[in-house]
Amino acid sequence: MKAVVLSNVSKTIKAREVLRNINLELEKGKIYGFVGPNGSGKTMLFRVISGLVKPSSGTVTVFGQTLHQDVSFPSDIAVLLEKPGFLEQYSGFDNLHFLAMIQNKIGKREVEEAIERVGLDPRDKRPVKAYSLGMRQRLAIAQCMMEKPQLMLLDEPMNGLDEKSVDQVYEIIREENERGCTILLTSHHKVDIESLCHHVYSMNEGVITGMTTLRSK
Ligand SMILES: Nc1ncnc2c1ncn2[C@@H]1O[C@H](COP(=O)(O)OP(=O)(O)OP(=O)(O)O)[C@@H](O)[C@H]1O
Repeated sequence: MKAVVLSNVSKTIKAREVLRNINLELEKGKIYGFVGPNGSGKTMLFRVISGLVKPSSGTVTVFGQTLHQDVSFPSDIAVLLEKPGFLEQYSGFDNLHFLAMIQNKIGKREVEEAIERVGLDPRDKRPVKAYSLGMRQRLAIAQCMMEKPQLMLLDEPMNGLDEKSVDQVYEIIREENERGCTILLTSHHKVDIESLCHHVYSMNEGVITGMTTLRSK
């Protein structure tokens, strides 16, 4: 079974086709990069795969389940989109613990471990509104991996991170992939894509214009 299959997916917003006839078959356990200029449709593609946006035509299947048909949202998926939203007046731990309690899949210890893994302190009582952009981004990455999903969609995960944090996030992405997680990521930095991805898709004006294989293992 493939991780993600898109068949003839198009999305029209206000009479503009922002995704045009996308066909994709993504294997389980690989890291895929998506590159392209601003506005080429990378974020929209991730929204469609995560079930947040319904395509105007075509089908999206994640781990064998067709979205908006078999299920509303894919299961076992974590998504990092631009500008992660948190409860601003609560601490990082409280935010993630709250989300974990809703899902009821993991406990306090796993939340603490995820926060430590991204280099934040689970005992830090400061509210998220006092966090820097990089701290927010790290918290969002902790949120993505805390429930050990089978598929992660990371839109610009290195956004706002300093050099040391970028290395930490590279390491986390590689470790998550080694435990079998399929990862899709976008980045405007060639080095991120080249360091991490097995395959890279190029997008332009809502179309996939090419695919390059960087490594097979
Ligand atoms: N809610 C919306 N309403 C109207 N147009 C939208 C909406 N969301 C996205 N678009 C348009 O869809 C196109 C694709 O946008 P998208 O955010 O997917 O690009 P991107 O490749 O992620 O760009 P970037 O590199 O800047 O993140 C753009 O032309 C954008 O203006």
